[in-house]
This record gives sequence, structure tokens and C-alpha cells, in this order.
Amino acid sequence: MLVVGNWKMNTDLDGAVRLASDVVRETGGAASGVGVCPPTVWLDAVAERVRGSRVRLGAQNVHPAPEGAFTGETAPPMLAALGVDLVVVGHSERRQLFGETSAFVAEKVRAAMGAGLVPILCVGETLEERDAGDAEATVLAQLDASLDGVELASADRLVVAYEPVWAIGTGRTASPEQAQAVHAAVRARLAERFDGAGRGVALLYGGSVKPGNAADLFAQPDLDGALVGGASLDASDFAQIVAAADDAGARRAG
Ligand SMILES: O=C[C@H](O)COP(=O)(O)O
Repeated sequence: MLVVGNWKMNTDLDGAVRLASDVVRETGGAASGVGVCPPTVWLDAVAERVRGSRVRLGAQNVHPAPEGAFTGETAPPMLAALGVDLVVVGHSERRQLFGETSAFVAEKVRAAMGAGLVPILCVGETLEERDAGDAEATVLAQLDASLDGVELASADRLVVAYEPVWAIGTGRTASPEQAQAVHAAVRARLAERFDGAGRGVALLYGGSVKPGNAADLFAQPDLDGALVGGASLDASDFAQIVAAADDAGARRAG
């Protein structure tokens, strides 16, 4: 199980450092993997706080080029040098607000992997696509295109997050059954594509995950954790979601 907090464009410097310290303290005994993705400008400060702990440091975005004239962007080796090992790519906010295509996302996935980072590849359908009965087809098409040219050496080099666009920041969560159906389809497609390595990729659900709904979501067999937005800004809420992941992981192991 893996639970990652995406802080998006939130927190000031003091708040980010405090939140990172609180997450380290409150999730110190967790069995699940834990990660935090602060804004890029706070990565260095947060790196200091999570160093030596079990909390993994993630970035929210990356550019595929190793260096060059790309004003405002951050190259994979720059993130790696800060101690980052996870990076969110293809988040729907970047696809919708910044026009990122799946082809560009695939470039990012390949570049991130090349620099030793673990991409958290986000895929998800809009409400219109779901209402038209196209949720799975949309997600699988996005997945295929966003993995174009990608080779997977082992399962732990990639994470996929299913985030229905209509559930992000809306308080409206996919039902556990809706999420499970898409996760099972994603799992099958990854297995088809990458064999055993693909089958073992951690599949996170994202979209209004809270302490109150995490246990029901994690009870589904193909939900291996969560990518948490709003609730990750509160260390106590985030720790409760991690605890729910721990319970689900213990049940699966036992
Ligand atoms: O990356 C996280 C997702 O966009 C979910 O955000 P949310 O938990 O605020 O709905």
C-alpha cells in the first residue's frame, strides 16, 4: 500500500516544513509507503524534514528535457539531486489547465524513469465521458498513450493513479465499486503490456479521499493506496488515511 499527499499549490514555507514534520511524526510507525509532494519551491526545505524518515519526497511536475531553454521548468536530474524519488505526471489539472497531451506525458514518464525517479502517472475520465459509458475506454486510451515507448524493468519503477476528474476536489468520490472496476482494467492492461512487472504496479485512487471513505476504498482488491489532495494538507487526516491503508494491507497479507 502507498499513500501520497499532493499538496498542489498550497502551503507557505513555514507551513510546508511544519506539515512535513507532522507527517513524519504521525506516520512514523506506518507499514504502508508514504509520500508527500510539496510545491517545487519548498522541495529543498521539505527534503531536510523527511531525510532519514520513511516518508518519500515527491514533486508535482517535471519537464522531460535534461536541461535547456525551458523557462520556469524543472529537469528530472534537478529533482533527483534534491532527494526527490516520486514525481506526479499527467495530473488532470496539468492536462486540462496547461494543455498537456498524453504524448508529452509519455515523454515525462520516460525522462523521469531515466533519471531514477518513480513517476506517478495520473489518468482519469471526465463526467461527460463517464456518463457516456466511456470511463474505462478513456482511461485505458490515456494509459496506453501516456506509456508510449516506456519500458518497465520492475513494478516499483512506476505508480499509476486513477483520478476521475469529476471526483477531484469536489467532495464527490467514486464509489469503491466504480474505482475497483477501472483499477482492474488498468491492472489487466499493465499486465498485458509489461507482464509480471506490470501486474505488480501500485494502483492509487485519487479524488476526494478522506479519513471517512478511505477504508471502504482500500477494501477493494485492486486499490493499492491513494493520491490525496485536500486531505493531505492536514497531517492528522492524512495519517488516518495511512492507517486505513495499513489495515487494508494487513488484511491482504493475512
Ligand atoms: O492529486 C490529488 C488529486 O487531485 C485528488 O485531490 P482531492 O483529494 O483534493 O480530491
